[in-house]
Amino acid sequence: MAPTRSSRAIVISGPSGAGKSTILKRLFDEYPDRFGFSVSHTTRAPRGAEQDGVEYHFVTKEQFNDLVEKKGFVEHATFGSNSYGTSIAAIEEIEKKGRTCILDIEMEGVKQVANHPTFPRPRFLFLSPPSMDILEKRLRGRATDKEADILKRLNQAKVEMEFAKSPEAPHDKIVVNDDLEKAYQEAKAFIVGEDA
Ligand SMILES: Nc1ncnc2c1ncn2[C@@H]1O[C@H](COP(=O)(O)OP(=O)(O)OP(=O)(O)O)[C@@H](O)[C@H]1O
Repeated sequence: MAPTRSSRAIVISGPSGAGKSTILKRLFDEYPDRFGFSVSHTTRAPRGAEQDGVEYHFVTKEQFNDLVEKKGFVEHATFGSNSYGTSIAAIEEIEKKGRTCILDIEMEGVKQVANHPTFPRPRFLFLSPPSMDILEKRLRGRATDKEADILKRLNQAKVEMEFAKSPEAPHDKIVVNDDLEKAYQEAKAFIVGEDA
């Protein structure tokens, strides 16, 4: 039987604090069998009870670089001495289960995915805060970050917002997360489409 819905991956991006996790949590709760997150690769060592293939695919730097060379990552980045990446194979794992893969990634990753030479273009959703003032209030209200982190996130948010307005941005849809219910319904309509 032909699949009744598109399994094309969905990329959700937007500044830290825009509400991506909040909206995705609701979506996964409403559609428990429909979506999945891919398991990323990392060169960092497992922590505590972390298991290979569950939290991450734990690989050596050589294995990681090999996959980079083969264009096996749709996006990858290095933070400090550790590299992280989303592989095409990991996305396909989700698709094999008949689920749509959701990628929650930051701006540089979005650019890489959009410019990947072989990966089929996913659909891009950008979640925007209503204003920088409100974003700042939400980041402070979340109370998970230190002051220095909040300032870093706000600075990066300006860069992300500028990018979203630029012609280079690949976004197919921008949802402004002012009223959460409204933003959720708009994001859902884009992600789930006509089957909503
Ligand atoms: N529409 C909204 N109105 C008020 N508060 C909101 C709204 N949407 C999200 N929030 C709150 O804003 C904070 C940031 O949201 P969330 O953690 O989902 O952002 P995020 O985009 O996933 O951030 P990060 O990229 O850092 O993970 C949370 O405390 C959340 O409860």
